[in-house]
Amino acid sequence: MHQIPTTHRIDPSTGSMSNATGHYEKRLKDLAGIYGNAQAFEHAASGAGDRIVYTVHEARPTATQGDLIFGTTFMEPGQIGGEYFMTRGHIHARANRPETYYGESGQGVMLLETPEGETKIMEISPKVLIYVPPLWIHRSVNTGDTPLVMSFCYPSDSGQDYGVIARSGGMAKRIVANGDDWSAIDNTSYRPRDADEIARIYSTTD
Ligand SMILES: O=P(O)(O)OC[C@H]1O[C@H](O)[C@H](O)[C@@H](O)[C@@H]1O
Ligand SMILES: [Fe+2]
Repeated sequence: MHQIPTTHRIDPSTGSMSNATGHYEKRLKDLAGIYGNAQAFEHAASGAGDRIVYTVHEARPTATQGDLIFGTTFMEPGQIGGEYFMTRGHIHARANRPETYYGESGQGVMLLETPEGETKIMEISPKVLIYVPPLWIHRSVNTGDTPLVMSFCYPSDSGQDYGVIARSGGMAKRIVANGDDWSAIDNTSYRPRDADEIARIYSTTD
């Protein structure tokens, strides 16, 4: 009847987590369409499409509503046409489910966007915890020159909707290299969500 409590040791440098129940890798060739410079992406992917960009280790104790999914993301440093390596990004399929991220090693930013198109950009580094409230689209970006490792936790019934970013032509901002620092620029392909799309997102909440 009761589940058994578990302990998980996280290695801040590799993102490995003991007693994980699964892991997956995203390779350059899996990430077509997320970068502004399609030609730079094709060039990089044709040479090194199998290169792993990020690895997720996770534990999913049960799928029961009210349970949690937690784990780590390890993301390599790199750029495509001046734009930093990043996750695909998503809103939760049940869009009012929140998430936390905790910096383990490296430097990065969380790029956050509401359905209506407001942007927030939060820096993450070791010992910094970021709370992603319900209804925010989220993507992590490695702005450093070392791996970015973060641990995360979110409700087990959240799910991920990746199409929300594709349908708007990406997120409103892109995180690009600017000398030794990062900066946010407008994504010229971005199309703000219309009222139907916004209503669809809100209709997933309960
Ligand atoms: O799912 P992506 O947008 O590719 O991001 C990869 C992963 O990043 C974080 O670790 C999140 O907590 C995961 O839920 C997410 O799946
Ligand atoms: Fe998420």
